[in-house]
Amino acid sequence: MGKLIALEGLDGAGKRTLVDRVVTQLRDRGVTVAVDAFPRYGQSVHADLGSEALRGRHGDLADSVHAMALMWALDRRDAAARLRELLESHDLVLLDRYVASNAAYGAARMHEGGDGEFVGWVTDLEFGRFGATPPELQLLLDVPVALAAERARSRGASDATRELDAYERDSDLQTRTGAVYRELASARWVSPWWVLAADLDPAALALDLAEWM
Ligand SMILES: Nc1ncnc2c1ncn2[C@@H]1O[C@H](COP(=O)(O)OP(=O)(O)O)[C@@H](O)[C@H]1O
Ligand SMILES: Cc1cn([C@H]2C[C@H](O)[C@@H](COP(=O)(O)OP(=O)(O)O)O2)c(=O)[nH]c1=O
Repeated sequence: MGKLIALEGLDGAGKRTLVDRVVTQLRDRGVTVAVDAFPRYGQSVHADLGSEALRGRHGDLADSVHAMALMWALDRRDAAARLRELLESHDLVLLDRYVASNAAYGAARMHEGGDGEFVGWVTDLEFGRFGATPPELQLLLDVPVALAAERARSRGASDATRELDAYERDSDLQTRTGAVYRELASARWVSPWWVLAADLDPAALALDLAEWM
């Protein structure tokens, strides 16, 4: 049975880039790694509805913190069986965002902390009611808000499919989300967390992960 690892962080932190680099390094070392990313746009109607709502569609859907979190949670619920299959056939399954994204962004939208009601609601919903597989390790790519925002902005300018959505345009929300992520990490929410710096060397992370396994 493989190990489930989730990479978390702000929009534009560099999660996707880091996943690509670390996976290459791990595969070079002979580790079998499967990669997936949430939201699963184009594969899950719930993910697509959430993304469209963040771009102004579906009336007041995006105004509801709980309705948006439910969309992302239903996406993960639909993916649960496939995730279990991947864990059976790989040493590692590395996810670009998982349940902690829902906890951090939702709590930040509610102006709550990592020990607040919203995080409890997400925990019960996703790990309790929906039976999501808990990650064995969570990685927080802890990049300063301004740097993440700049990266998200320049990516949006060069790629029309990555134009900034409502969460990405809200720098106060990003700041609060970063604070909740750090609280979740220091409280070891669900599993141990490693906090990674912006200038982290992907090869060094791959080495640490190979040793951790
Ligand atoms: N370590 C890095 N140094 C410089 N630019 C980076 C780095 N990591 C990512 N980027 C750039 O920043 C932007 C956002 O990165 P991305 O991996 O898409 O972030 P995320 O998946 O966290 O939203 C991309 O344009 C990417 O090329
Ligand atoms: C997966 C997930 C994402 N989010 C948020 C984080 C992002 O701001 C937003 C969209 O996810 P993101 O991964 O940033 O997608 P995009 O490719 O459109 O940039 O949704 C949650 O609030 N909960 C979740 O469970």
